[in-house]
Formats: sequence, structure tokens, C-alpha cells
Amino acid sequence: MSEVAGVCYTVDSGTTFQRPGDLPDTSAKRVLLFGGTFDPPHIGHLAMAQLAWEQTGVDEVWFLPAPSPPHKAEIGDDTFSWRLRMVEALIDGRPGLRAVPIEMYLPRPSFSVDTVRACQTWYTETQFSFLLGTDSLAQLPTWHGAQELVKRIAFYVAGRSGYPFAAALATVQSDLADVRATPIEMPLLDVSSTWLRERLANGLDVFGLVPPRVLDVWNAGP
Ligand SMILES: Nc1ncnc2c1ncn2[C@@H]1O[C@H](COP(=O)(O)OP(=O)(O)OP(=O)(O)O)[C@@H](O)[C@H]1O
Ligand SMILES: O=C(O)c1ccc[n+]([C@@H]2O[C@H](COP(=O)([O-])O)[C@@H](O)[C@H]2O)c1
Repeated sequence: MSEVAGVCYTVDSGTTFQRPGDLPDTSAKRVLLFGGTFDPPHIGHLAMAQLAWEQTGVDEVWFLPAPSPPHKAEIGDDTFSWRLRMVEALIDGRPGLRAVPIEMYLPRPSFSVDTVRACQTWYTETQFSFLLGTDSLAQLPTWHGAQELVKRIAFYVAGRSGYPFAAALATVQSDLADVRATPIEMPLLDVSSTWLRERLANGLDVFGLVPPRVLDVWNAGP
């Protein structure tokens, strides 16, 4: 059991808690969850979310910034609202894309299995799937509760250079026989937050890969 922002959760069963009142309601029948650090969000994130929305027919794609991404110990709650504001700036004006701060109400680290349990508990009329890149797909066997996660939810996957979809899926299937994954049709966009952070830290051009309205939020600081 843990208590975050005044709301109690039973972590293991995922069944006994109420949806926090300030999380949005939805009439969406199908939602694609898109978890990330978004430090900063970039054109790769925007393209994969928009193309996934167009190709899968889901009603909404929810960007879920992680307060405490499990594989990134240096990232924490202190930058959460900043990263959320940058995501809001990235997707501004796109009707199918939403930023949803659901992981703020969930335990740390931000395990995706907790997020998926919470979504499936709080939004019982909605069917969820999960969007990630092929690099994340390849790492899936290392995720907390991965066996449960792949039973609960299917994945849509955007290609990332160095991680061909078929090879990543075959490796994952040898550990996680129940995994369901479908590729998104998309040109490879070889851009990462890591590379962009380095450029920005050195005052260098990012060529629109972080859109100007996102850069304004980045420059304002956390
Ligand atoms: N250019 C891209 N093409 C396809 N998938 C991407 C791309 N950038 C990020 N993703 C996917 O989006 C999700 C969230 O990514 P994240 O916020 O960690 O961005 P990142 O660019 O990978 O950051 P970092 O370089 O800091 O690790 C992950 O599943 C990742 O695989
Ligand atoms: O649940 C896990 O163990 C887990 C391990 C690594 C990554 N994730 C999630 O995968 C998403 C992308 O992670 P990252 O580190 O590439 O930003 C984000 O939602 C993370 O919380 C989840």
C-alpha cells in the first residue's frame, strides 16, 4: 500500500482505489498509452503518436510522463510538471493526443504494470494498448511485472534505428510468450532526447527537432 497526493492505493491488486478527481474522464472506447520521460519531448515522439493514432483507429493517445522512470534513476518528481508542460506544448492543437498526469498518483518508481492496472481499474469502459519504440520493446523482459503486463495489454511499436522490429520481437517472445506487438508504419527518425539535451546544454541548434513552443518551456526551466 502506498499513499501519493493524499490518495491511497493497493498496489498489488489494483482494485480497491478510486480515480483521483482531477484526472480526466473519457468517453473513448480505445486509448493508446504512451509512457515516456520526455526530457525533452521531440519530433520523434510527436510523429509516432500521431501516426499511431491515424493507423490504429484508437480514439485517443495519452502521453504519460513518468515521474520516476524505472531505468533512469537521475529523473524524478522535481521535473515532472515541467516535462508535462513540454508535452502539452508538443501536442497542442492535435485532437487525438492528450497529456494525462496519471503516474503522478501512482507509486515510485513508475512501473508500467502499475499504470496499466490503474487505467484498467479507473476506466472500465475503455480498452487500452501501449505505444513504445523498438528499443523499449527489446528491453521489455527486464520490466517489473513483465509477465503480467503483456497479458494485460497489447503493444504498438515504432521503429528505432539499431533495433529492427522482427528481431526485437523474436527475442522478447522467448522470454514473454504472451507478448502481442504490432509495428507502426513510420520512417526511422533517428532522434533522441539524450542527443537533444546535449545540444541544448551547449547552446546549439536543434533544427526544429524540439518544436519552438516546446523549446520556450525548456528554456523557462523546471
Ligand atoms: N525517435 C524515436 N523513434 C521511435 N521511438 C522513439 C523515438 N524516440 C523515443 N521513442 C520511444 O518513445 C518512448 C519514450 O521515449 P523517451 O522519452 O525515453 O525518449 P528518448 O528519446 O528515448 O529519451 P532518452 O534519449 O533520454 O532515453 C520510448 O518507448 C522510446 O522507445
Ligand atoms: O515498468 C518498468 O519496469 C519499466 C521499465 C522501463 C521503462 N518503462 C516505461 O517505458 C516508458 C519509456 O521509458 P523511457 O525510460 O524510455 O522514457 C516509460 O513509461 C517508462 O515508465 C517501464
